[in-house]
Amino acid sequence: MSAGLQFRRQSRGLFARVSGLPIDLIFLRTDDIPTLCAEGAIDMGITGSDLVEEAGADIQLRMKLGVGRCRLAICVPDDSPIQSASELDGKRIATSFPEVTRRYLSTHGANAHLVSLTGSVEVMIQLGVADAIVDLVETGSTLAANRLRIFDEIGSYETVLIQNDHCRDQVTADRVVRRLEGVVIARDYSLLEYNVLRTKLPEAEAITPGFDSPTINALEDEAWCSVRVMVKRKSVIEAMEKLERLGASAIFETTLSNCRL
Ligand SMILES: Nc1ncnc2c1ncn2[C@@H]1O[C@H](COP(=O)(O)OP(=O)(O)OP(=O)(O)O)[C@@H](O)[C@H]1O
Ligand SMILES: O=P(O)(O)OC[C@H]1O[C@H](OP(=O)(O)OP(=O)(O)O)[C@H](O)[C@@H]1O
Ligand SMILES: [Mg+2]
Repeated sequence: MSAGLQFRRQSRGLFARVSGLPIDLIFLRTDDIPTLCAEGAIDMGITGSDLVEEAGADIQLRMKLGVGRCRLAICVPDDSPIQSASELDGKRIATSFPEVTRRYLSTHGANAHLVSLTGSVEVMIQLGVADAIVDLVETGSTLAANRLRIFDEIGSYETVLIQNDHCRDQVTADRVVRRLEGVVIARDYSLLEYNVLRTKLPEAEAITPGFDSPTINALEDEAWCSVRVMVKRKSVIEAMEKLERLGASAIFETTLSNCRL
C-alpha cells in the first residue's frame, strides 16, 4: 500500500486488480510461487528465498524486501552427542526442505534418510520420526520449546521479489521494483538535520556520512552550517549522542515513509 500498489481483495478471492497500474495480483501459496514464476504463469512473485532455493527455480532475484529474515538450521536434541554433519550418516532427518538438505548432506559426505513433511517439524524427534531436523529458525523459541539445539546453519534467507526471465511487461516490472525500493530503503533510514560549527564539519560527516553525501546549507552565522543527511534508523540515537558531544545543536530526526534515490 505505501508503495502505491493499491488493491482490494474480496474475502476468499484469489485475484485482485491494482488500481492505476496494469497489474493483476494473484494470491498463491508461498512454496508454489518460485515454480509458477519460473514456468511463466506469473511475471513476478513475493516469497521466501529459502523456498526459491528449495524449488531450484530458474528465476531472477529482483530485490530483497528486508523482512521475514530467518535461517535454515540443522538441529538435534539438546542432549544429543552429535557434533558434526558427518555423524548424521545413517540417521533420519525430518524437514520441509528435502532438496536443500540433500545438497547439504552430500557436500558433507553424509547419507541420511529424509522424512519430508510440510510443517511442525520440531516435534518429529519427540514423535520418534527423526533423529535430527532441518527447519527455519527466527527467534529460536520453537527450538527452545522443543528442547532442540542448532549444530549447523545451512543458510540465511528473507522475503524476496522474484521475476520471470521472459516477463510480459518489463516496464511495469521495473516500476514495481522502484516503488518497492522506495519503501524498503525509507524503512531503514531516517532523515537527520542538525546545526554544527563549520570547523567541526569533517568530524560530523564522519559520524553521518549519508547515503550518498550530506547536504550542507549556510546559516546566518557564517561560523555555522546546517546538515541534512540520511542515517540508518538503528544507528540514529548513537549518531545523535556523538553529534551532541561534538557541539551540534537543533538535532532533529524525521522518519521517512518513501523515497527515490
Ligand atoms: N518464523 C519465521 N520467521 C521469519 N520468516 C519465516 C518464519 N517462518 C516462515 N518464514 C518465511 O515464510 C515462508 C513461509 O511462509 P508462510 O508462513 O506463508 O508458509 P507456510 O507456513 O507454509 O504457510 P501455512 O502455514 O499456510 O502452511 C518461509 O519459507 C520463510 O521464508
Ligand atoms: O525461531 P522461531 O521464532 O520460533 O520461528 C521458527 C518457526 O517458525 C516457522 O514455523 P511456522 O509458524 O510457519 O509453522 P509451520 O512450520 O508448522 O508452518 C518455522 O517453520 C519454525 O517452526
Ligand atoms: Mg510455516
